[in-house]
Amino acid sequence: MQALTYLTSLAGGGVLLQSLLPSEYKGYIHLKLLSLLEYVNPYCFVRIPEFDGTKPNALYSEVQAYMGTCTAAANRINLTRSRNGDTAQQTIAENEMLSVNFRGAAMTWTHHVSVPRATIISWQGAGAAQETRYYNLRMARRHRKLLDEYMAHVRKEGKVYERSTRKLQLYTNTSNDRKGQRMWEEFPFKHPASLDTVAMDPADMAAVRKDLDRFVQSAEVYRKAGRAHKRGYFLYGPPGTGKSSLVAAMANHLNFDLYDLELTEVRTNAQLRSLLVQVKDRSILVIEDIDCTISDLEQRPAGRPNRGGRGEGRGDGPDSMRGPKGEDESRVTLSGLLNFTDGLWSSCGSQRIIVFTTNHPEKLDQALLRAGRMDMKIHMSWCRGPAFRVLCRNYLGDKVHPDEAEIAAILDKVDVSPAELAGALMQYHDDPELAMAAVRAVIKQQALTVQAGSAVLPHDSQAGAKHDSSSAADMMQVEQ
Ligand SMILES: Nc1ncnc2c1ncn2[C@@H]1O[C@H](COP(=O)(O)OP(=O)(O)OP(=O)(O)O)[C@@H](O)[C@H]1O
Ligand SMILES: [Mg+2]
Repeated sequence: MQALTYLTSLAGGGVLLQSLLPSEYKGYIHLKLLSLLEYVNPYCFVRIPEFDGTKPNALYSEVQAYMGTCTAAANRINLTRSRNGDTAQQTIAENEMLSVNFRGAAMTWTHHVSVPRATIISWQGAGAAQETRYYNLRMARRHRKLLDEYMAHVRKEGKVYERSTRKLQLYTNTSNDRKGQRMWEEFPFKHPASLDTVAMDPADMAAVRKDLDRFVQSAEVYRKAGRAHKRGYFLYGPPGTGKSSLVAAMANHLNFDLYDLELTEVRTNAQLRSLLVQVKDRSILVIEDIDCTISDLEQRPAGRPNRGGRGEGRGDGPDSMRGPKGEDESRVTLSGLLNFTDGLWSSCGSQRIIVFTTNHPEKLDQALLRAGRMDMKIHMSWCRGPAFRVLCRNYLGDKVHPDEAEIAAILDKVDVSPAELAGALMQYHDDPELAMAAVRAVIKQQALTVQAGSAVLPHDSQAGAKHDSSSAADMMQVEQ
């Protein structure tokens, strides 16, 4: 060991050596000493720095998460909890060492944090900008062949640990950075919706569930087929039918973060691009009310954030922002958006889901919906019998109320949104009798409204009416 220390000091270039030798020999001797040192050293070392140049090193975060699974072997650990997290995350403390066994090989990790001696005063705080962090893995040279397999194991275990302790985030593009560019702002995502609580046709829900599960399990299939690992969902239907609730339920089901893109807040295709490249893997990007958004973008003068003027305004000038294909880059365009949904950019990252929602699918540019762009189109419709059962279960519990079957039959004839029924059930969730009466009142009100509307409409416009709402209104026995 002493010999090793001696050689190390020599390899580092002792002062004596430095001063005596001509410079052309110094490098040569240094290399020779290093190779001698390597020869006697039984270990190899792998360094995983926090930054790769100026970019964060994703492997560093994965190792950090993996450390949480082996802290039992450490004497000093760090405990952290995110703002909305219920569980604390563990990792080894700075400059702590731990050793784990992998296939009979000892893997020794050290978390190095070095602060420079000369403390630099910066606006971020003393020395903050200069701190270097890295993980160091030491393993016996003879086990070197296990490295790839071990690192794959580290990444996998790290991801599992991170998912088990981390809570979901909701990102929205409403904040600006210092240059006035739109950035994602992060919020804790705590929506309680699940695929079991969203009321919709059971067959449709089963198809959505199967599609989502198959998507996350098919990374290898996508890779072999040469396809980007992404999926597009198009949710359409009247207001209050559960489109946003379904998006939240999808995020919860997959444990994916949600990016709520407010397109009208984005000024240019270039800004859109910079926002979208920041979207992390295993996430859902949702653009709500896509029909309104696109018509807003089309009517917007170049470079303006939106018609209401919520954003900062000034464009960057059509000439400076003209895209490579002569496309007007000074504004966000549908083709700019589609470039991300199925162009080259879409292949950046994996396990990405994009969701568009709309109340008016008929108003949309068909380019958005063409085959292959949106993989699954889901119609969120008025609340029918089976969906009503889900709502009753959500608010009143598993016990089936005697009136449910009759109300379910009526709902097959009257178009009422799940949101309206959910409102009534919520109000009387502790009294099923009152809840059923409130539901009947909502349905009757809806039937009467439709009936009144039909009376003032000419015959032609009634031709498309799907249900006979007047008779439905008569069927309702409402206790006022
Ligand atoms: N299918 C549903 N299942 C369960 N709850 C629902 C459903 N639809 C609506 N709700 C209830 O109504 C509220 C509003 O629904 P949601 O925002 O999901 O509707 P939406 O279709 O997105 O409406 P909009 O088109 O106006 O955006 C939800 O918070 C939820 O309580
Ligand atoms: Mg919505």
